[in-house]
Amino acid sequence: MVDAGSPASARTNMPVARHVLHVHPNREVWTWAAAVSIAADLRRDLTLQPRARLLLSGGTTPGPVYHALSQAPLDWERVDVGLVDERWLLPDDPESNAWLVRHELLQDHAAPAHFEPMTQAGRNIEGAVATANAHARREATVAVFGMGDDGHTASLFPAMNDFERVMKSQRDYVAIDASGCPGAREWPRRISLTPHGIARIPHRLLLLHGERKRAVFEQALVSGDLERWPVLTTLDSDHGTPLHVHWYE
Ligand SMILES: O=C(O)[C@H](O)[C@@H](O)[C@H](O)[C@H](O)COP(=O)(O)O
Repeated sequence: MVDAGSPASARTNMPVARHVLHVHPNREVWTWAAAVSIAADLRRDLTLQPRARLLLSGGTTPGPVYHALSQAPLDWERVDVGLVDERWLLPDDPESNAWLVRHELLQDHAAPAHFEPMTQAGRNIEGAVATANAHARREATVAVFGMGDDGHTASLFPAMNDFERVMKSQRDYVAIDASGCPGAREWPRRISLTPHGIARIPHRLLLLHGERKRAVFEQALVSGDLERWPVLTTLDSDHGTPLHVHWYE
């Protein structure tokens, strides 16, 4: 699918797709299609360079994909796994994104992967952000995003405090104060990739499930208003690569 307001490619004058929508008939096909696509990106990078880097989101949607990916026969010892965002919770908290990644992905074949949780006992939020930015010096291969019904992605929420500063930041990760944003639920303190950090990632997947989310995403595309729909940040890439949206009903 090529969306309307796409920039034209200089060479061909054809519109460059900013996203490709993959519609899957059911959860099983969606799960395996997304897992196979991520594994292929990692495998390609592992043939070209010593290590590959995978960034993952939390939430209720991606668990089955992470579980399927854990069964991919890759050289996982050469894969670094980081987070797109994290709630200000320790990794052993079942509500943390680190907990989800550990329990769904870092099992079976993927157990030897090197995981970089963002939070650690005794580390303050500035220290955690600095460590995340140090890890981000190495470009990620592929990242998995989710989207809330309010149009947030990662921990970029509409109407959050310091929205302008976060959106214009030239750092990959920043601390987030999403107090008053219902989408942040009971965890307003967070760490998130910025739009700058997102644009550096060549392969980006957005995992969506259900009619409601598809409608929200389409509303965001039509509106084009990044402030109202931060999920639109996943469309932008320094590499000129489209966002791959995987959806099932
Ligand atoms: O920490 C988080 O909350 C997530 O990383 C967040 O960005 C998530 O991807 C969306 O909120 C979608 O969540 P659901 O999959 O639960 O709808």
